[in-house]
Amino acid sequence: MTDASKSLRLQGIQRHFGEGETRLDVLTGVDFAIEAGEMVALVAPSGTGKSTLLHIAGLLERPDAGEVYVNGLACGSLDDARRTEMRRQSIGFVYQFHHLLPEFSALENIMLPQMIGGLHRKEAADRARQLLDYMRIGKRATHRPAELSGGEQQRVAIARAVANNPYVLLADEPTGNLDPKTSHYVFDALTALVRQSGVAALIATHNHELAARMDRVITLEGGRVVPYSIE
Ligand SMILES: Nc1ncnc2c1ncn2[C@@H]1O[C@H](COP(=O)(O)OP(=O)(O)OP(=O)(O)O)[C@@H](O)[C@H]1O
Repeated sequence: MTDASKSLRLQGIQRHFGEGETRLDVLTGVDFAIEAGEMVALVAPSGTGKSTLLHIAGLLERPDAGEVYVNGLACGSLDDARRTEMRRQSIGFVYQFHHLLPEFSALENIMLPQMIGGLHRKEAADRARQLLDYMRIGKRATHRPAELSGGEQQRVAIARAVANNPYVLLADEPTGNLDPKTSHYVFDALTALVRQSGVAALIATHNHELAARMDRVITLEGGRVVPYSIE
């Protein structure tokens, strides 16, 4: 397997904002790769470019230079429609605040991306039920987000993110708004899903305890990705 065929690979990524005196070079040459089933923590101070990096890795933004490979496919030359398609099929997102659709049940929230992807209702429901059981919230399937606890909502959001069997999972502070005990519980569920599904996971977090439990920790220094060691 060549490096480029790893589930997620970023090569020579550069991104700046502004021009002239206000120019800010946020990413100056980001290189790294994540293998299938690997969990990598991104720990970096505020303002160093984590969101910019996640947006580029998630094909939400284009870099000024460099290439993003998702499962070996170079995404830079794809047109916007094809990038949207790749995002929907191949990349899952988990945010600090769950962004579940309030008028739909937990089950429906997980079914929707699958049905948009072309799966029939019954198959989508079966997969959603399996994921809810896996996250140990099967009994909450018919509840709407407002009727679920923060930890339960976040587990639904994680299940939704992996529902389409993506190659890549990107998470931005997925346990950021949870108490320590719940955040460990949600993190355990996330870890189990990554291992089971073989998705390549990049998880931005300020929580060093959780970061230390991942396979690898990276940070951003001067716009580049470097290894980070947690004391
Ligand atoms: N669209 C934009 N226009 C101008 N500057 C931007 C834009 N987006 C981000 N920046 C700047 O780029 C830098 C990196 O932003 P980014 O959001 O990636 O940081 P971050 O590490 O995710 O921060 P936080 O942890 O606070 O969310 C910041 O200084 C930010 O102000």
